[in-house]
Amino acid sequence: MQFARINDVTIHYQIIGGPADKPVLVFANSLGTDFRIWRDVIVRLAGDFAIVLYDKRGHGLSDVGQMPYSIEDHSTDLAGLLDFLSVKNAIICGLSVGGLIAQSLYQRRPDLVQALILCDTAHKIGTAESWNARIAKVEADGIESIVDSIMERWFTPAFRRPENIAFAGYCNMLIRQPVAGYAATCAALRDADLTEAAAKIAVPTICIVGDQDGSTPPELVLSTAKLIPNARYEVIKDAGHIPCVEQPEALTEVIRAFVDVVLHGEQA
Ligand SMILES: O=C(O)CC1=CCC(=O)O1
Repeated sequence: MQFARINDVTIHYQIIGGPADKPVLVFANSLGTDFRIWRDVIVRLAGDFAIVLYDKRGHGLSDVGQMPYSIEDHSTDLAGLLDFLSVKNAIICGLSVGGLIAQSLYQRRPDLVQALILCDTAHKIGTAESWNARIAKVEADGIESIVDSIMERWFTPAFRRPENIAFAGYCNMLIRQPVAGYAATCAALRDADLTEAAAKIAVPTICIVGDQDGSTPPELVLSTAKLIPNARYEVIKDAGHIPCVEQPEALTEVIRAFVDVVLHGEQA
């Protein structure tokens, strides 16, 4: 296991493959998850890339740290981690709040970002009312009290079968996040609006969404893609909000094709 002290927070991260001569792919995960959600994607990419995974503050094995949080706090952590690792000019793949962190990282530290893979995310996610209601619920009754409604957003009915052991595992992952870190990240989501910043993105960008995403549905992700100059847009079939878990093969193909164009240009 690898840990770094970044902005007074212990951050859990992992590097797979040396950053020496390979393009660097950085993965930022979503609310209520840790970096294990990327496993089935990275096993398909490892070898061709240096891969950086990390648990954002308040999640996984990283510290909760000082509250409140903003999206800028999260992106400052990611910038600090990449500086610590001497990574520059990476391809940043962010899922949901991880996609907001990726956009914010580009806004604040464009030297760190070669391209953006924005997965099931948007320039703005949810409303103040919906985030405040969620914060109040988890602070009063724990994350268990929202697990069923969140799973309906994360996964399709086909994945949510009771006999699917992976479904049970991802329920555990959500429930085991610290309430304080979860609620603070909900507040950061509530306060984040990257609409103006999206129009200024000037690196290759792809927006990807599961066709049954219940949190950032295809129409929302498409509206973000339309804000970002020259952004591509792809839909993953038979996936909810977390295609890296539900459709890792299809998602990896889209990522690989996009990264090929970023690194080598359009094929004739
Ligand atoms: O929990 C959800 O509703 C899904 C989600 C929204 C932002 C994020 O990171 O995950």
